[in-house]
Amino acid sequence: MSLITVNELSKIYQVRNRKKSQKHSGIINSFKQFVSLHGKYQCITAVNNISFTIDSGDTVGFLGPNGAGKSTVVKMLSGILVPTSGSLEVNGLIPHRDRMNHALNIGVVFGQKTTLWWDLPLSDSFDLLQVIYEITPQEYRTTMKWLVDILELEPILDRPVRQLSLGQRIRAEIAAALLHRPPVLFLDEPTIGLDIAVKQRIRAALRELNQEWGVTILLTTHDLRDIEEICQKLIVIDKGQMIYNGSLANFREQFCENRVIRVAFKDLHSANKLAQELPPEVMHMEQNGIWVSLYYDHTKTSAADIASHVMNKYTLMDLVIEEPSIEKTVAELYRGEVR
Ligand SMILES: Nc1ncnc2c1ncn2[C@@H]1O[C@H](COP(=O)(O)OP(=O)(O)OP(=O)(O)O)[C@@H](O)[C@H]1O
Repeated sequence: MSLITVNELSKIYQVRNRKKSQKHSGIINSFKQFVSLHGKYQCITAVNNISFTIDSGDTVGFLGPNGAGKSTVVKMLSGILVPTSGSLEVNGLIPHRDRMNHALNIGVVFGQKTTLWWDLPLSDSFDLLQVIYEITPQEYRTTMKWLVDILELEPILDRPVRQLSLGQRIRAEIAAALLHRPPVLFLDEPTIGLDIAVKQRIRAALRELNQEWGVTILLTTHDLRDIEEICQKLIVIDKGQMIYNGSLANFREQFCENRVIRVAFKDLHSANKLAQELPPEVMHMEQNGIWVSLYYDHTKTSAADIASHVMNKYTLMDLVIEEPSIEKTVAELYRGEVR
């Protein structure tokens, strides 16, 4: 059975139209606008009739260009926003109707906001959350030990949150979101602004949390490496509408036709020679010294065929078959070039 069910969900924001007055400014202008524009609204359809399900233990990447409606969906799933129409259920609860119980079901991490107490040492923030969520002392000790271990929090437990670096704070936020052991974790751009080493630590921790603890993860991000390294499933929305919902493997298979084999030759002469007599199935190549990258369409030939073609003619130092990156295809999808 699905842990999350979203059915024909829509969200329309109503915003006041604001006209610029040439004659007035400041408080007078604001007052005039308040009086004259009362009742004049513009409707923004942020989410338009989307449906999907997420099973327990899934890791789902939630993608879309800026303004696509991702945060709006996450806020509805978190119970912060009420849908305009359609229905949604998380672990048997309707988020906005049963906010208290729903809060026990979910952990939420917004990369750009903090839920921790700024001036308190981190361990005091966790102690407060223990009281708020009514976690028993034994459960709290076990969970804390586990989270401190996975997220490497030991050296920062005594530090006030305001003194933490962004990477340390995000690791602390993830721990805070999971302290009450919810089955679902929503993460909205958790790696924004982080350096590559910190990103990798956070990705490894999230993988471990999913595999060891079975936490279901819904992750929105603009960093496609997050998706490639954490998620098995992918949902892509654009202008509030669903444009892809399926496995990451299927996404690669269906849309990422170009694959690449990288070969290293013994000498530059051989590398240059290959450049002049490419196997016919190779669409294009890039050369960097003795390393040559051969791009091919996997629907027309296989890695084995290209590799044997090259190895029959040359002595190779190394050969690497790479997973296709989804970055190029996702950009094409955003531009409407593939559907
Ligand atoms: N509180 C709000 N009031 C009015 N319009 C809003 C509000 N929040 C979001 N919107 C609009 O709804 C649309 C979807 O915004 P949303 O923040 O959900 O997109 P997003 O996919 O999360 O974008 P990003 O990747 O840039 O964070 C946008 O057009 C945005 O301007």
